[in-house]
Amino acid sequence: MSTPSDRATLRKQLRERRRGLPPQHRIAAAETLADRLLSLPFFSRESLPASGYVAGYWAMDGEIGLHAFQLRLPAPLVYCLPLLHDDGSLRFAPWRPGDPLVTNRFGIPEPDVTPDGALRAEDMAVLVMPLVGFDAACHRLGMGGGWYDRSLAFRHQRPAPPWLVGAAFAVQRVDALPREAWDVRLDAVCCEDATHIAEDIA
Ligand SMILES: Nc1nc2c(c(=O)[nH]1)N(C=O)[C@@H](CNc1ccc(C(=O)N[C@@H](CCC(=O)O)C(=O)O)cc1)CN2
Ligand SMILES: Nc1ncnc2c1ncn2[C@@H]1O[C@H](COP(=O)(O)OP(=O)(O)OP(=O)(O)O)[C@@H](O)[C@H]1O
Repeated sequence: MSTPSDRATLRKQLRERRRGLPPQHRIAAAETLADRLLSLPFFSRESLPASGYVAGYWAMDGEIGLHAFQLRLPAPLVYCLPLLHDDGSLRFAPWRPGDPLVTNRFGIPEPDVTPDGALRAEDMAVLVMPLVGFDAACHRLGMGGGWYDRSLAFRHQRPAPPWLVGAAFAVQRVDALPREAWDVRLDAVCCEDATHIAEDIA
């Protein structure tokens, strides 16, 4: 258990740290991140369907970029961006550079499609998600809206797929995150200097 203020204080500190990284570090880190993500066992031939949807995100607030990853994703895999549904869950839609975008309530660009007709988290083969903080056991601290936790709650009952992967800078790592019952643990976290795989699937 944790008090709300633990999480709020940690969020503030880690978001400042994330925004404070210099541009040259961000560019190099995003390249290395792409290599690490694509080397995960979840992207091997045995773990993935011949084709499949892969959720990414549109980086904001100093988050590590996924451009290099999107560009290098093998052709049968379809890159998707999240969109906010009024029911409080995230939906996903394929997006390629040039496709129309709209801005959501947080100022984040999302594909210009109706959320009702979009894909669900359950339809993804792999979800790569942004995070504010993580620990080596693959626990995730997000922006605090609960969007990913609500959308991924089915993973409390069911194993992968979808495989859940956090993307972060190394400075976002903490020793141990305060935890809540609804937190969905990730299968892996990749950052520029390490790949962390959850103990039970390593
Ligand atoms: N790039 C990216 N996309 C994402 C997320 C994310 O963390 N990063 N999300 C992950 O869940 C979802 C959106 N959730 C969000 C939750 C809070 C805030 C946020 O900026 N809150 C502001 C103030 C709120 C406001 O402007 O109304 C803040 O805390 O400063 C943004 C996104 C879906 N898309
Ligand atoms: N499965 C769920 N069902 C209902 N409410 C949930 C669920 N998961 C999380 N929430 C709600 O979402 C709120 C925010 O959760 P939390 O602080 O863990 O967000 P977060 O994981 O940091 O954010 P995000 O996933 O948007 O990046 C909590 O107050 C919680 O009540």
